[in-house]
Amino acid sequence: MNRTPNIYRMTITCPDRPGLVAAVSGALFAKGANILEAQHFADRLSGTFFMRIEFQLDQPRDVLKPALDRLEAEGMRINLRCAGEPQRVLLLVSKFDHCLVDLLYRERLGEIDAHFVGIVSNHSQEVLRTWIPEHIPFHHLPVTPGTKAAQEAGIKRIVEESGADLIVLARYMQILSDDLASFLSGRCINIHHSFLPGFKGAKPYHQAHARGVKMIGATAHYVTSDLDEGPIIHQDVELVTHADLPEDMIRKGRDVERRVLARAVSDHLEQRVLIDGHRTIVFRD
Ligand SMILES: Nc1nc2c(c(=O)[nH]1)N[C@@H](CN(C=O)c1ccc(C(=O)N[C@@H](CCC(=O)O)C(=O)O)cc1)CN2
Repeated sequence: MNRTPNIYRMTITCPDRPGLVAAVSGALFAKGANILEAQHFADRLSGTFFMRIEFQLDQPRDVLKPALDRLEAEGMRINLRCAGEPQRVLLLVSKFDHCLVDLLYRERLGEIDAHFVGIVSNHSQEVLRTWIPEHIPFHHLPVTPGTKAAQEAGIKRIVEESGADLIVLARYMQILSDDLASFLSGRCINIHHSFLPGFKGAKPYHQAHARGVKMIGATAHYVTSDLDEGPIIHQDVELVTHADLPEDMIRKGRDVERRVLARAVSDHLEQRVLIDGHRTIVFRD
């Protein structure tokens, strides 16, 4: 993971046309940037071009502004971030903490480049019983059907006050309203404990057991107002047998959920994921 201050990541999205790669790489070369990694893809069905570039620039980033302004004037949507500035991440959880703890541990190991700015749960820390580092604020926001609007207003306030760049639903088991889902559009990742589109909803392992599947899985996706329908970022599976009861599937599923969410969050934070309508483009390293 590259945390050095003079490394930048840039993503570009625009209508596809000839000469885009040359235009972008030429603009960077002209300002003395050295491209370290570059990937691009043209979606022929949507006619959209996607590109990710990681480059080194041993000058202040402002030297790029005139060139990038010209590219944006030509219709490019550009997202430029310094790899040395970790993104601010807010974590939401309900009762099951395995994904939350996994992300905290991977960050401590330096596997995930994030600055965790808070943890929100609809259950108390006593119920969650998770060890939470002192430097990360814990917010207990209980919710009932009657208090959902007020509770969600509290979530919005914490997102704004913490300056969160990314919100992760690390087994947060409340359906977000259309308003909150729209407010978090493109910056909220959920881990669903099934291999979507199979077994949507709150109890996928029981559905899987009843169906007699031989594989279970997990899906990390961006959150939209349509439950479990958001653009998929990463998925993985695990074999199960006739002997596995729902509780065995829940146990085996924890490992899949942990690794799928960690991979999706890491790829998002490294700007490797671009949204293409209801789908994603993922530029893996
Ligand atoms: N707008 C969205 N909100 C949420 C999504 C989403 O895709 N869009 N994903 C869920 C997570 N999830 C499955 O991955 C999920 C969570 C909760 C439920 C559900 O039916 N919840 C019940 C309450 C359950 C409880 O209190 O234990 C409910 O909210 O009425 C289904 C799927 C997170 N939110």
